[in-house]
Amino acid sequence: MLHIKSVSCIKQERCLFADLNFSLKSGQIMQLAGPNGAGKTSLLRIIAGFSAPDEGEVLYQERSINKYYEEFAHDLLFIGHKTGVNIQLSAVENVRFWLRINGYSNEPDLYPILAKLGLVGLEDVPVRMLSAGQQRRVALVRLWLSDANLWVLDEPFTALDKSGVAFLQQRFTQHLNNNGAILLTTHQDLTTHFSDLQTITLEYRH
Ligand SMILES: Nc1ncnc2c1ncn2[C@@H]1O[C@H](COP(=O)(O)OP(=O)(O)OP(=O)(O)O)[C@@H](O)[C@H]1O
Repeated sequence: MLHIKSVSCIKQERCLFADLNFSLKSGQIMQLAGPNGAGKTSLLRIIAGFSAPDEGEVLYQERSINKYYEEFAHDLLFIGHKTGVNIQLSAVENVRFWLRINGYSNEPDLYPILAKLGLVGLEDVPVRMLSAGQQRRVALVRLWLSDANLWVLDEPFTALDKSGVAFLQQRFTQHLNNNGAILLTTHQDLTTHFSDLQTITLEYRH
């Protein structure tokens, strides 16, 4: 599904990684590990097509993501370390906005979905009035709505409590069973056993 071919990245004259090669198949989950500043977010941003590698290329379904970005973007769900949630809007307004800009014309009933994520009674208050973990849950609602096959998630467990972490991993299992693929960074170990988990560790290079 996804091929990282000889990818290198230099930031502020420091080579974060060079000649990186790996691939991710349908139904697979991959954890990107490494210390702060190793380059995990930089790599995810390259894979999502938000920045260009200094060398190498990213292929999705055997095609360069740069040449076929529109198709690739349609099949990608990226949730960054910053949640991307507008804190002035409510949870429902945020989700509606996200659905609209991503071209989803049918709006499902959002209240049961938000309820699943523990946001009952908080659906219509501005997100700035929610806790950090609740704000993260609003961002993660996209994982229940998107039909993208490839999920790229930067620190998705940040601020979540134990039940939130477990619930999110249940969702990962469903996605993998539906032949989706997941690439994520996390500083904590996954608590669910994924039979096909791969780990790539980026070392801090000086
Ligand atoms: N836009 C940028 N401009 C210049 N340097 C950057 C930029 N983004 C990141 N860097 C540098 O690249 C290095 C790697 O940052 P990155 O965010 O990819 O690391 P990370 O492994 O995700 O770290 P963390 O675990 O702390 O999230 C850091 O030294 C950072 O200062």
